[in-house]
Amino acid sequence: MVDAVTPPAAPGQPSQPVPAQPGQPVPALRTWGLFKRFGPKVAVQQFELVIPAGSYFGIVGPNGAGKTTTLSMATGLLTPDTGTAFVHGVDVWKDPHAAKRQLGVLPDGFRLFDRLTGAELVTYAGLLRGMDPAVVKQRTDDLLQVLGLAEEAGKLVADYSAGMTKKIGLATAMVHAPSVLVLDEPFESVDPVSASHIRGLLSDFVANGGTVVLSSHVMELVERLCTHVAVMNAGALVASGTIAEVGGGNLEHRFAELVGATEVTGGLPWLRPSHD
Ligand SMILES: Nc1ncnc2c1ncn2[C@@H]1O[C@H](COP(=O)(O)OP(=O)(O)OP(=O)(O)O)[C@@H](O)[C@H]1O
Repeated sequence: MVDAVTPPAAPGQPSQPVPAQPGQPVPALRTWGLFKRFGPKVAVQQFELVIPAGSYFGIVGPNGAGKTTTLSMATGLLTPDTGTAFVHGVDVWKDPHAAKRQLGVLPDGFRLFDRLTGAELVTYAGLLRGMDPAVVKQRTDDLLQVLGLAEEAGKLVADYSAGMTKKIGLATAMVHAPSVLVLDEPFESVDPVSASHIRGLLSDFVANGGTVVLSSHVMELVERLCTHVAVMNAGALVASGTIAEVGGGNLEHRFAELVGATEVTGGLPWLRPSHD
């Protein structure tokens, strides 16, 4: 079920990318031989994935599986040791400007310019993309409204809550209307009403030809929203395909099987309330 887009290669050695076949659709995002080591720790190894255009693609994996490292390398935020990624056929590392024009990215734990207000930050993101100031103003207003941040537009991002920070990050990723949105845990810390609005925005985006790639720990959400899913474990891709192909009707159960989760049965004998 793993997408075999390249021949296998030794760890750390990139295989050769297979040229696009004539008549085959160009994927929205394709990673090729991504490999990253932090000191002795191999965080991502030989990561090969094809994300079809127009898909709603979930990436799941246990803590430390390498999701953030992979998405960072695939979007031009973290230099891979080897390998690269292509956005609609454009090499992210060889032609970053062209690739990034098509990308909207919500990184995990990335520092925003938090001495700006929410409205200023989204405006700044739009102007940085060379957009018309009047269009930026209109889109900033729209995004702040739909994300429930209109009343907080004039507040410094440094003073935002975790959920508000996530939402303003989303707004900066969307303001230039990219064709591929790559979102690292977009629903984390977000309240249910805002989450519902974000789901609406993303579904509408995909229905109109956009591609969403998101990482999440919530299997039920991935199963409900996404068309495709990839499962990572210990830096490697262990399965990828449609939700039905990978999940077989119960993604959470399948996930536990794929990552070799062991069942935890008991508690800790010392974890008891003290009564003194
Ligand atoms: N800057 C760094 N320096 C050293 N090790 C790192 C660094 N970034 C990530 N790692 C390590 O690489 C591995 C993969 O981390 P990564 O953040 O990509 O995982 P993840 O799947 O996104 O985890 P989570 O679900 O907990 O967010 C982990 O073992 C992590 O400790």
